[in-house]
Amino acid sequence: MEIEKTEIEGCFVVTPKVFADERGQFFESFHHEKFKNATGLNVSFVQDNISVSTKNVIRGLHFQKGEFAQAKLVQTIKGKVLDVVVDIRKESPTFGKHLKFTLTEENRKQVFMPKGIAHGFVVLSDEAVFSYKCDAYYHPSSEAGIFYADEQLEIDWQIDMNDAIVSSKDQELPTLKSYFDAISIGDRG
Ligand SMILES: Cc1cn([C@H]2C[C@H](O)[C@@H](COP(=O)(O)OP(=O)(O)O[C@H]3O[C@H](C)C(=O)[C@H](O)[C@H]3O)O2)c(=O)[nH]c1=O
Repeated sequence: MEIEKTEIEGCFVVTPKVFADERGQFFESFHHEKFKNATGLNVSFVQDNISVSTKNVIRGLHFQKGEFAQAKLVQTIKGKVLDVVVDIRKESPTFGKHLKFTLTEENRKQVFMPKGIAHGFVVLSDEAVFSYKCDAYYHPSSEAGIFYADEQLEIDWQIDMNDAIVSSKDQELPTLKSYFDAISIGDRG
């Protein structure tokens, strides 16, 4: 397993060792002790998710708020996706910064993101099976998100945006600025 730090604190690129032979491949998709030794993080995943999407689907940018915030380890089981993480931790020196990673069934690369990251991806292959481990349970009332086409984030999704397939829920998400403006108004009561 190779683990690389990224420009966003707490985000890592994980590359499992793939054992290929005449039958195909084997790789450890997660190993608690190796991950802890490489990152110093004692993660405890409680939920695995899988989504299946067709080409040009954009899912995100999602996160869960408060005590149900989720750290995630994401990977592409089949196909090719462009994975996007956005740092939404107000106190972070990289607040508002995004990183993009091409995750494919060929490179087997994974991304670990800590709590406080908005996550999304776009499918670049005809179909993608996407899997991720979460360290907190799905909690619908804690769900939140940022608009994928937020002009201030300047995310290049690497597709013709006229072809993007996005849920109505995601199309109505606030921009990063609107999201935090609403919070500060709420804080003033
Ligand atoms: C996330 C989730 C959803 N659901 C149900 C709720 C909906 O009826 C249905 C589809 O949910 P949603 O449209 O939110 O699925 P995605 O758009 O793929 O959401 C995910 O996409 C981005 C990329 C993420 O990183 C998040 O983990 C996750 O929000 O599955 C569940 O039952 N459990 C869950 O953990």
